[in-house]
Amino acid sequence: MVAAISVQNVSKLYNKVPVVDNLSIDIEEGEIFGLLGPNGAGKSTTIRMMITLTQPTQGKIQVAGYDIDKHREQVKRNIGVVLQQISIDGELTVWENMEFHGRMHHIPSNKRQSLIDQWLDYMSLSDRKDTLAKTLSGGMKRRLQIARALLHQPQILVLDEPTVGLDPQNRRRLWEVIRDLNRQGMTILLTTHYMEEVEFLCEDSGTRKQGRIGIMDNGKLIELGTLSDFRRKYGEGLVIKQVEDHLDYKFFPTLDQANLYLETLVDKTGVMSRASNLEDIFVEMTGHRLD
Ligand SMILES: Nc1ncnc2c1ncn2[C@@H]1O[C@H](COP(=O)(O)OP(=O)(O)OP(=O)(O)O)[C@@H](O)[C@H]1O
Repeated sequence: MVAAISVQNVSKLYNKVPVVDNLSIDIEEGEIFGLLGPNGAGKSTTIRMMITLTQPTQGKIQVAGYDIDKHREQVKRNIGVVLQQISIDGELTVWENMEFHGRMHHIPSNKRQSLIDQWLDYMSLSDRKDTLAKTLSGGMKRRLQIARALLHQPQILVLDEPTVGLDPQNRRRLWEVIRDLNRQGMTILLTTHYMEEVEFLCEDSGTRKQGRIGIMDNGKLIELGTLSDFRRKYGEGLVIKQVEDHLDYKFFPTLDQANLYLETLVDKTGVMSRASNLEDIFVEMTGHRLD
């Protein structure tokens, strides 16, 4: 099966410094994939290379089987993109923003009108058709960006930090949209520095496969797998001990084993056990917190 996105030994150097360093990832068709890492890890640069906005210094990237160097148009046709910066035209109405994108992609008029209606409805923006985009709330602007990215019916949706700057309610709403699109079969790649975002989006929802998480730090992919894989590898149980001004983390294969260990301690002051989460595992992998 052709990978939806295939990144093979890709590096990007700025001023001779690698900001993406020999990265290889295959994102499968229909998969939801979260690229997690701190600011400056190289996530946006990776996305920018995939969507042909910047060229890799070395390595090979294919999107829907098309090489990003040789087949830029096919790559653009197969991929919908929501960049971190709000990129809609504030002086145009919601409808005009959609119309402009549809024309850029040469979607015939009849089909264009019905697709605009369909996606504005899906994103709950139908009643805002004639509103100037600059007057929309942050959450609405983001939904418009997504509606626009989906208009040319791409197979793959790429979102760079989709919920930055959104309040918890709007963030949750976008997560539901992203999960629903994935349930309908769309391949989703998103970057984020929010642990809870990948935990929510890449969890096993019952109706679709658990998504994978790639952890990036200093331009390198340092871990790749599902949250269950990580918890199995690093430990599902944790004992945390306050030592002077910092916390000591000790991982155990299961929570039961962590609890048993806690029981054996004579002095339990400042010690607790609990199930490990992605944040604990991230700190264990990288030696530092995400924020
Ligand atoms: N055009 C550029 N010229 C020089 N350096 C750049 C350029 N673009 C990015 N960088 C540097 O590359 C590194 C990775 O940046 P990148 O934006 O890819 O990280 P990120 O993980 O997406 O973080 P953020 O979420 O903050 O964007 C940073 O140190 C950044 O300063």
